[in-house]
Amino acid sequence: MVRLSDLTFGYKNQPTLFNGLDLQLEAGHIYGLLGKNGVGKTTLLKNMIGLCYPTSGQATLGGVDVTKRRPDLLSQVFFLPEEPFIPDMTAKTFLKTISPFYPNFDRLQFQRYQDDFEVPLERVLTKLSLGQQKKFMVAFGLACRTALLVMDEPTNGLDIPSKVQFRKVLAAAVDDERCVVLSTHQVRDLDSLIDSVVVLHDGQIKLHISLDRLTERIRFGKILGTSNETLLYGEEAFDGVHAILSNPEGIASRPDLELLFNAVISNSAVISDYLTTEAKQ
Ligand SMILES: Nc1ncnc2c1ncn2[C@@H]1O[C@H](COP(=O)(O)OP(=O)(O)OP(=O)(O)O)[C@@H](O)[C@H]1O
Repeated sequence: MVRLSDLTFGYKNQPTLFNGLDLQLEAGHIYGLLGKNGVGKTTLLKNMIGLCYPTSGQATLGGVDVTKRRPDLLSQVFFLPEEPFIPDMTAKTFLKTISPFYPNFDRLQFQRYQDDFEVPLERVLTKLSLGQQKKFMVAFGLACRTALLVMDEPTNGLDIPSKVQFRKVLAAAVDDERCVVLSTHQVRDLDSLIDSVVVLHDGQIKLHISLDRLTERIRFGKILGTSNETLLYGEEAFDGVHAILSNPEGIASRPDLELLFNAVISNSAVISDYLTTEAKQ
């Protein structure tokens, strides 16, 4: 669905952020785009949806160049920025004004999300708390039922119950027709939600893998289980070494995305090479 081909981009008078970057994302998945502060996650999302134009290379959505900004294409994309623009109008007026731009907008579903998030619809949006504004926009974005849903740091500003609620509604909203991309530097927030992880570092995609494949290839654990396992990365903690190990025996483990992220950004070659080599066998 989303394809970035040989994409190079840098802001005017700034160093190049991406250099010949390739990435392909498909419908039916929730991708977690992970990267350190300032690495370019937001900028990459903007390139994906035609809000930034690549210096060279191409970004396409369903085969169409996104920089053309065709209205029929834009009606299939919803982008929720980290700090969304909140107009000075009631939620009801917002719905009446903005939802017609999204042909698949589902009013009933929106109502259900609103009930879950408990955001009052009669009040002027700018008078709501930041968390309530965010929840309103998340509910709206989900109800638009666009083929591509892109959310930048969606859990920022949400309290703990709302984060749980967010994971619940998003998991239920995704189907085979939709591609969801979430960016975060708070890896643990999206831990149980995403099914594929994309790590952006040093202007390149250092890792792009489904969690199923990841846990087939490597095991997350505290100690070496068998002598066949190799330690790929480890971090000392108060309760022992948290480790990423080779997984020759295919033992299931819960992925620790924070550990994986640290491993990839500290020495991406070890993890990526291992995963790539294994995948080829
Ligand atoms: N409009 C702009 N003009 C010039 N430079 C920009 C602009 N927007 C972002 N940048 C710079 O581009 C780099 C990447 O910014 P970006 O917001 O994409 O990173 P990020 O990974 O999303 O960061 P964070 O996790 O802190 O939100 C930063 O150095 C930032 O200062």
